[in-house]
Amino acid sequence: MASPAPRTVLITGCSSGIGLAIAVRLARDPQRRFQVIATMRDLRKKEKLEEAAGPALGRTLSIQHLDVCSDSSVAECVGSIPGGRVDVLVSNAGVGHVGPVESISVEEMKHLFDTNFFGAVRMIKAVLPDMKRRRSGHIVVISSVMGLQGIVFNDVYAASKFAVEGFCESLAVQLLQFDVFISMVEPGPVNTDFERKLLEEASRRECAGADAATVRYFRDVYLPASRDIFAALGQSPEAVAEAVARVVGAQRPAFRMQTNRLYTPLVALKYADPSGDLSVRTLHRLLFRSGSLLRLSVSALRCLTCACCRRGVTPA
Ligand SMILES: NC(=O)C1=CN([C@@H]2O[C@H](COP(=O)(O)OP(=O)(O)OC[C@H]3O[C@@H](n4cnc5c(N)ncnc54)[C@H](OP(=O)(O)O)[C@@H]3O)[C@@H](O)[C@H]2O)C=CC1
Ligand SMILES: CC1=C(/C=C/C(C)=C/C=C/C(C)=C/C=O)C(C)(C)CCC1
Repeated sequence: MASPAPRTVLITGCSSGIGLAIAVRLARDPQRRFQVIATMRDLRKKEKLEEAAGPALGRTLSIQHLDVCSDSSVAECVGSIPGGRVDVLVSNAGVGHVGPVESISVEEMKHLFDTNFFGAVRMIKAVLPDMKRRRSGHIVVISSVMGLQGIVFNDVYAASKFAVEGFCESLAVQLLQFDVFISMVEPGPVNTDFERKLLEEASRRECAGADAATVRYFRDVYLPASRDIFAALGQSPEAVAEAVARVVGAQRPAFRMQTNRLYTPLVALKYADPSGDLSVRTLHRLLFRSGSLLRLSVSALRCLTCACCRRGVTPA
């Protein structure tokens, strides 16, 4: 039987990290199932993607400009696609933010929401009418474990991902009526430029407006522990891209999918205790009661999913 025509995949934020890895993974798909439109807001950064794409460049991968914060940029990019037909949207573009809320202006918070939440909304609004008309389509949003459970000093970033989760959770029910799927991919820590940008910004920020104790907790307790977590639990962008390829290739794509098995036990705490106290107290103890406990629990988390103790331990 002739293989079906490749599906058009539009991806945002492909200049680095997870977006770049997804674009390459789908464009170099062994079963050649996808025609990838990899977009970025600054085409001067396209070299990294061009190199990683290799022979797929110009064949199953093209690179276009798209800034998810600009309505005209979104309209121009989607409008330039033949027939405006996007079979799969991967809304990946996003920025992080860490620090005491007292030292982050509301303006900065709005800018983060404009990218992380409204950026995804602009993309979904741009592709949804045609998907509904064709009664076919798949919207994949790169959310985060922080769209499920907040993490100290990531208050606004988590809020922007919670907003994405609430938006998609509401939309999913209606879209079933149109045979349009929506999937949220929720990575835990991933080793990309994301963390470096966070740490650079954190070291630049003098935390003006925050009291001395809060700044100490942020700089001397949280930042070192966060580095430990990235080092111990960080996934590769390629591993996330593989998970995205699986969800895009599924007949009946899951609505949610966490990608970092080492991190899922931490999110599970929230579902274990509806009062929320278990999560808050456990995260607090992990961070403030003793760093060694964190390192210990991180190695325990690693152990949960490694072969050495597979016997009888089946993590969530
Ligand atoms: N790294 C992690 O630990 C995790 C990341 N995530 C999410 O994964 C996604 C990708 O992040 P990651 O690859 O790690 O980080 P990177 O910083 O490597 O990539 C972020 C990408 O988003 C792009 N971007 C930012 N703003 C815009 C905009 N206005 N329009 C278009 N593109 C934009 C960046 O472009 P530019 O190069 O121009 O800045 C870059 O290509 C984000 O949504 C993030 O929230 C989720 C869970 C974990
Ligand atoms: C788990 C955990 C911590 C840090 C978690 C981090 C840093 C998660 C980062 C997730 C990311 C980067 C998601 C991006 O979308 C602490 C607070 C250090 C100690 C308590 C346990």
